Amino acid sequence: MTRLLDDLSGHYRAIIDGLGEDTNREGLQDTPMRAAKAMQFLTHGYQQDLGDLINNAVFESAMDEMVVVQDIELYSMCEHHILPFIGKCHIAYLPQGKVLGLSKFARIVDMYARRLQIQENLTRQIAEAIESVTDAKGVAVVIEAQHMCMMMRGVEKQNSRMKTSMMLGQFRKSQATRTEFLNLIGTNR
Ligand SMILES: Nc1nc2c(ncn2[C@@H]2O[C@H](COP(=O)(O)OP(=O)(O)OP(=O)(O)O)[C@@H](O)[C@H]2O)c(=O)[nH]1
Ligand SMILES: [Zn+2]
Repeated sequence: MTRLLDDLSGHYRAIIDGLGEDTNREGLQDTPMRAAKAMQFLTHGYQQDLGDLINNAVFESAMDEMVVVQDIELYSMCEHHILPFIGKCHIAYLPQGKVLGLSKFARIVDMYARRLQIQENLTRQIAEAIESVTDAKGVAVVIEAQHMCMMMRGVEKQNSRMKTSMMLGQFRKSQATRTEFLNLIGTNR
């Protein structure tokens, strides 16, 4: 870990130097290591393991109706520009005998968001992880996000949002199930 931080810090020093800045001026002296720590935090999902994260928080339950967890904040980094994309994640599943601890949905979102990502793959990975730990009859994930690479540079569009969805099992098979979910989260406008 320390080795990784030292390496990253050296790379940031080279970047700052490459920008024509003076890496020794007071305000920038500690910046390479700060930036390295920040980047390490923003990508800490690579160090996480799904099993450890769930920590056996899967509980027996006779509940077999739709469970929805809405508006989970999401911060990720786009793999094309290494700039943030920020938004919300909505998750639903249809349990069959097992329910997942509530906080674990947010932990799963973070585990995959805290990596270099594209929104489509992130959406799929979250859905597949929830399916694998719950054996649910169906899982649905919707992400709405704004990409800094579209806002701060490039096309510089401030109001566009990308919406992605991944429907597994019953959500994919049944239009009614999908519609119920989209109505519940209010994106079926
Ligand atoms: N589908 C998808 N595209 C993304 C995501 N994040 C960034 N991109 C896009 O990745 C593409 C990279 O295109 P390139 O032409 O190689 O890069 P670029 O010259 O920087 O592109 P511009 O952003 O158009 O200036 C751009 O269209 C980005 O908008 C994402 O999560 N999903
Ligand atoms: Zn980008």
